[in-house]
Amino acid sequence: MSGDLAVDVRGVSKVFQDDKGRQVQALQDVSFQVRRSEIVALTGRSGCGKTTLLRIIMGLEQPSGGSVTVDGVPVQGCGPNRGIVFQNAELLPWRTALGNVEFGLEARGLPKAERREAAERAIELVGLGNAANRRPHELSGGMRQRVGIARALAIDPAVLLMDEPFSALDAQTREKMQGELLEIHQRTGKTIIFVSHDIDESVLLADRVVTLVPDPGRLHGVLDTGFGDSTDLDERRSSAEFALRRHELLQLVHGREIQQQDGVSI
Ligand SMILES: Nc1ncnc2c1ncn2[C@@H]1O[C@H](COP(=O)(O)OP(=O)(O)OP(=O)(O)O)[C@@H](O)[C@H]1O
Repeated sequence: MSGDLAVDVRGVSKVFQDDKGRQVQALQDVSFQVRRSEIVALTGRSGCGKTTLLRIIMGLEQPSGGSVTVDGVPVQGCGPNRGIVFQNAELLPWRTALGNVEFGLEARGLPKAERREAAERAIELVGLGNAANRRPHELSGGMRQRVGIARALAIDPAVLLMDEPFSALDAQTREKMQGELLEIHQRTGKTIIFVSHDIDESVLLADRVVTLVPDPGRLHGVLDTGFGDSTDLDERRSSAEFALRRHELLQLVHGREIQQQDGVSI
């Protein structure tokens, strides 16, 4: 995988101290790799360390042990090669959709004209060209989340990180956004790592699903979904692979072992 390697998570551990001074081992010796242009889901039961792991890859949290490299460069804090989308976009209410995307670029010291151009490109990419001048209160939940995605993409990161990006949306909007994410991926070829506790979403969208189990949070298995090039979600959902992978992922999430078709035990 080496030439092709985008993210290398190696032996990552994280110990937090809770309010009473007790140590909580959120992650223990987690290792996996992500290829360039791959979509990888991090899933598992509540408290297994999904968000902590994503925050460590982003550089928002320091690991207690181990390391993360992105394109061969060790992660030491946030950097422009990674963009992140949270569950709620947390937009500045006084700025327009376009203004919010531009805001993410201001810290990078780009000249105003370049900022505007990059923000417009990102807003078009997420299909919000017609709503660029609306303020957050004039946008639906799905549109606000699209602004959050545009804000992360505007800096043209190598890796897009997403923490439960669609879980606050109603079912229909979520489905639409899932399809749009695959379209954005096709158009940009970005490497995407997203956290989801939703088994169906993980299987539908990801090329591979990294499964964690809790107490302490550790890697249990990595499932290949194997949908190939089909990006049609309805087609994926009604395929025999989907039913099989969904079943396998449920087993993994519950800490059981499975055997994939190629005979590999995970
Ligand atoms: N800042 C913190 N201080 C202390 N403990 C923390 C902190 N952040 C996370 N933890 C603990 O680390 C463990 C992993 O938390 P994390 O939020 O990463 O799990 P998760 O899999 O994302 O959970 P969920 O699906 O419920 O969001 C949990 O036991 C949590 O209580």
